[in-house]
Amino acid sequence: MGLFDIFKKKQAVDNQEENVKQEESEVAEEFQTDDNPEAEEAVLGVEEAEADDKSGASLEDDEADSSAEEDDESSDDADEAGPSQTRAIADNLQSRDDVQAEVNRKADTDAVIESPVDADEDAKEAAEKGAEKADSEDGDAETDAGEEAGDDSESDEQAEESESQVYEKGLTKSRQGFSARFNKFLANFRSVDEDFFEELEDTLIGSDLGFDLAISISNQVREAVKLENIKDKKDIRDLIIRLMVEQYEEQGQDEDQSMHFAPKGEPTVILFVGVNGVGKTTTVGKMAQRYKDEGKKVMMVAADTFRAGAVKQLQEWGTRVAVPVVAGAEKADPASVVYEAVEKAKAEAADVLFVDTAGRLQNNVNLMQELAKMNRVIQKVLPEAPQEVLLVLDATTGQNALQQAKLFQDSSEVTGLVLTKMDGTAKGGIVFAIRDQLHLPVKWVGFGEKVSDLRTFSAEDFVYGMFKDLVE
Ligand SMILES: Nc1nc2c(ncn2[C@@H]2O[C@H](COP(=O)(O)OP(=O)(O)OP(=O)(O)O)[C@@H](O)[C@H]2O)c(=O)[nH]1
Repeated sequence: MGLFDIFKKKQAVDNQEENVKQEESEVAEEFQTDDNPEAEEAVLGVEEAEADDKSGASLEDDEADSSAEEDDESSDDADEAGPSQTRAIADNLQSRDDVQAEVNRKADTDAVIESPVDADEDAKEAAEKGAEKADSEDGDAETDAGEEAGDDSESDEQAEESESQVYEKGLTKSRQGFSARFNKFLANFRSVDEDFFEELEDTLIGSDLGFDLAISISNQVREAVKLENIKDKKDIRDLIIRLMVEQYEEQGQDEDQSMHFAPKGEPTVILFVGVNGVGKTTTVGKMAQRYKDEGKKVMMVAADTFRAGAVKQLQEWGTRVAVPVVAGAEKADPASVVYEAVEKAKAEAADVLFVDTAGRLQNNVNLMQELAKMNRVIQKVLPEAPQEVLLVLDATTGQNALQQAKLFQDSSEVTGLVLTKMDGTAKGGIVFAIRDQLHLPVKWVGFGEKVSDLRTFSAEDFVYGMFKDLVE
């Protein structure tokens, strides 16, 4: 199933759930409102009658000494409450039954949404995905494919739901930003002419998709509109979103989003690179907690010996997540501190070592030299390391992030991206531009400052979080 089909399916489920919720609250409201005062009065009447009856019964113990008789009496009393009241009670009970029936009907509707056919399809798809993943990683001894694939397939419906919710919440700003631009563009729509395509390109560029991708989408829309003879505004809107999602999916076919690990018994080294303030240290701290929670023995090293506060900041994270931090003297050679940390990680049989590097915006040559030196010293101890070089990008910087990525891509073996501060940006479109221009997998996303705000990247949840309000 394609990404856009998954999108539509998610949307259908969401819409149904929304409808069910609304109907439920309407029914509940109806039930609570005073539209059957006779019934309420009757209930009150019966309650009073029962209370009277009970006190009467205690006075006349001799006459009413069996509970069966008491029951008879109270039902007689209910009859004495008058035929209209009895009818009202029956009505009231009937309306209670109606509510229950309504709730049951909705439960059935929910079950239909996750029909056995769909469930089968999903299971098949998950199995296929797992197989594909295993195939693509076959022969790569350093890849802990089972573990990562297991992470995905393990998630039950509840976990999946909450993951989607995290994305929906985290992408609120981006979704609103994109929707506002896109709806403005559609509001101006009169006919499919050259002005239309110009405005479409402007809208997509303004949403941070980048020039090349905007032109490419616009050209595809031009062809599809002609081919499918689309004129209606809604159809055009759906077409544009569909093409964006399809293009995004197609471009990501060869991207390997999984994290790679060293063979058992050897530490995995994960290097974090990126300019100042993008969120490297924060990401290291969050990820350390995550892997620790998975049962791994984690270690961190502060390789930023230039900025006075940097070491302290990582040490604070170390205390917070209870993970040891290796730190050198101020202004020490970062490579020597990293060497020391790798040796320690090996000696102490750590599973993962996170390397928090300095975030200076340097010229290409310096950067290349420093990272190359760091790699050399790591490989002296662990020839296969580092298993990952994660470039951290601040999503709020939009196209600037893309420029930084190009610089780092030229000067180091970046294996994947971490996009931080997605919660604070209206520029979520950068995810499309990154794939279009860099072909580097986004492996993680940050939706806030809390440890739990770091998530593995899910294209499905991302696409849905971005466009859910735009397609019917
Ligand atoms: N809202 C939000 N803030 C984040 C996120 N990730 C990091 N931050 C914040 O961004 C700021 C900078 O984060 P750092 O981790 O210090 O960045 P750094 O790349 O290590 O910076 P240098 O040490 O200067 O290189 C901090 O205030 C973090 O709390 C995120 O996903 N969302």
